[in-house]
Amino acid sequence: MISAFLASCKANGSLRSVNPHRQNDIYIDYNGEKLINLSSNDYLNLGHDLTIRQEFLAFLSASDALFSSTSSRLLTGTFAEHSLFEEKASKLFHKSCLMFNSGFDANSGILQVLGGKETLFLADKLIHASMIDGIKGSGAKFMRFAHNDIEHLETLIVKYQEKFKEIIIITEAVFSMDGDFAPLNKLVLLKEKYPLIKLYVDEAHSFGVYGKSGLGLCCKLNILDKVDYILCTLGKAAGSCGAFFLCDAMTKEYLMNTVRPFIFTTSLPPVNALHASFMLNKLNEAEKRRESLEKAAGQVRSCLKDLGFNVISSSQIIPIVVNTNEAAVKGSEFFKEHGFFVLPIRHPTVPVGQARLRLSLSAGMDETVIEKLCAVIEKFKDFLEKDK
Ligand SMILES: Cc1ncc(COP(=O)(O)O)c(C=O)c1O
Repeated sequence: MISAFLASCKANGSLRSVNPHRQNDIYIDYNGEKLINLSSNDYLNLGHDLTIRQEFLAFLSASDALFSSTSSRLLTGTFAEHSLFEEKASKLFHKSCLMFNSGFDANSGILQVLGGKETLFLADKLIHASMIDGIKGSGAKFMRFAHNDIEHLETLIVKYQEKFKEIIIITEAVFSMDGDFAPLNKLVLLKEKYPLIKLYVDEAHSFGVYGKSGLGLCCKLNILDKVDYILCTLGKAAGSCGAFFLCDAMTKEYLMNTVRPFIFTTSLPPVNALHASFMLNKLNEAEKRRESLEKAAGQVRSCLKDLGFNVISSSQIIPIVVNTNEAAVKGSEFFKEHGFFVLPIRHPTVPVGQARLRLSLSAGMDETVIEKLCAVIEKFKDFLEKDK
């Protein structure tokens, strides 16, 4: 079974591997070459900023935060650093906050217990694997609506509302592979129209990047109080690690008593919880970085549009869909030869026939880098034409 699986991946160009690379600022060392990294989620360049790293080390040396918690949160693994983070985030969002070791743990564990027999989960077709695993593990009824299609979603609500006590709608605020926004305002309107609806929004790719202090897209749209459940990850724009979930106080208590990846795991090391709090402050001070990122992303999207590419993104995640796995691998090589590190994103991460190069921009990419990138995209267009 294992060898057949590997052979089939090799045959269809989808075999993946892990490679260690040194990274610094917007650069990555690749086989001895210094390339501009377009495959990181360090959107604000906070995670790879060595000055911030030094600042944190000085802050850390004045603290007694330990490097391991050696226990689960419910035993002796809750330290002052975890509580400090949760209190800070709770004050910012005006919701109860529960910290997790990762976004994957949070989504998969929470959704496994958030619904029961009387719940219907309605999930956007493109939500992340962590949420799908959670919903599937819950045993609750689950359907998917066409991507960002409010009409399709409402048809399902109307059809099933009599049969269920609650409907939990699940979406990402900024979609990780397409870089487009969920129609969050319209989802709030649906919730107001159908009181059995609850909204679950994953802000993995928008936390840090949008809204006041980088609190995310729900904050930017001023709908924080209308959204029941919000998941933010700390390992992307925040440049730290872990994740946190925002909900009401009763739900938090319920989750602490039921979520398996919260209960049955060693908690994040206190130094990481301290770092996460430290990075919340950095996000608050990162307004200029958010502005630069938005400007750079706008320039790259315009460049693609002008060249006739179909641009689905509205954010800093900008995919160039090239369809086949082979084309994505070739495209990735092309960008490497021209100084940019862009990994191919292939099936099964994206649907068959939608393999792509996913450009993840960073606030550290200045005007010169963005101009160089646009020039390479133009050459890439010719390369695609010739390769047809
Ligand atoms: C939309 C989305 N949610 C959740 C996760 C998981 O977050 P983490 O990397 O913290 O496990 C990811 C990871 O890429 C993601 O893209």
